Amino acid sequence: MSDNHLFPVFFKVDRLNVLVVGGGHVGHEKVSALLSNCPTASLTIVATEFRPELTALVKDYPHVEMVQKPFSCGDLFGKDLVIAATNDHDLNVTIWEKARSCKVLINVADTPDLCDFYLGSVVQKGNLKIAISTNGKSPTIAKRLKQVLQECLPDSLDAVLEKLHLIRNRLSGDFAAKVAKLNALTDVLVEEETHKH
Ligand SMILES: C[C@@]1(CC(=O)O)C2=NC(=C\c3[nH]c(c(CCC(=O)O)c3CC(=O)O)Cc3[nH]c(c(CC(=O)O)c3CCC(=O)O)/C=C3\N/C(=C\2)[C@@H](CCC(=O)O)[C@]3(C)CC(=O)O)/[C@H]1CCC(=O)O
Ligand SMILES: NC(=O)c1ccc[n+]([C@@H]2O[C@H](COP(=O)([O-])OP(=O)(O)OC[C@H]3O[C@@H](n4cnc5c(N)ncnc54)[C@H](O)[C@@H]3O)[C@@H](O)[C@H]2O)c1
Repeated sequence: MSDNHLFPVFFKVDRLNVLVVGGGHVGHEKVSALLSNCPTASLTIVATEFRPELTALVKDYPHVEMVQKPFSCGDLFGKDLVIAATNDHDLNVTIWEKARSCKVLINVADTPDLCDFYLGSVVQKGNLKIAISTNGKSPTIAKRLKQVLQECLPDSLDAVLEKLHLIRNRLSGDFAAKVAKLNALTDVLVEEETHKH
């Protein structure tokens, strides 16, 4: 079995500046993914043409700027993350070269080998978020697994998280004592597993 060496992190995209180049199907998919995770994401979308569903989507988001023009290097200025999603492969490679020279992290939608990061398929239950990667092997399986988990994880999980958060804030004692108490309280969640060993 080959391993997945991607290191997952959760970005605060409302305090990073994200550039998406391309406003077609894929631009729309990536922008939807960003906004469904973070409605206040700070986004700039540069494209020569925008699909109507993308224009309709972003109109309710005040932190999204749409700029209708061909990509130019200056678009990278001040950006932290870039997604190159045009239908022009050579242009996507040029954007990658420029981003690399500016040390801006980039996702090139048509070339996994040029990506510094991949987008994941995301399960959301209130505060709980699970990101899935298939190492780029099958985004369709990532999507299906998301649907399965979204269905089978109970909505009440979020209430459990909120309760544990309250308890966490009320605990006194040193770090080790707090960890021990939180582990004891949640032991029931893995009880069967614990008893097996
Ligand atoms: C998870 C998700 C997140 C998101 O995009 O939000 C995502 N792709 C999704 C869907 C999807 N993408 C594609 C199909 C059609 C079926 C197929 O081709 O397989 C479907 C399925 C559908 O739409 O039903 C086509 C496709 N995708 C990539 C290429 C290029 C290539 O592989 O060369 C091509 C071929 C283009 C072509 O042939 O022209 C590449 C990538 N897609 C990734 C993520 C990264 C790897 C994630 C991982 O590790 O699994 C990676 C590497 C880079 C990136 O894009 O970040 C999202 C799930 C949405 C959800 O959760 O509902
Ligand atoms: N990673 C993924 O999830 C994924 C999924 C499907 C397809 N793809 C790949 O993504 C690419 C884009 O596909 P699409 O369906 O969105 O294409 P599309 O034709 O729907 O959209 C292309 C977009 O690129 C813009 N564009 C073209 N030249 C430009 C320029 N010089 N400056 C700025 N914008 C420019 C167009 O205006 C348009 O908005 C394809 O190469 C496809 O193979 C990736």
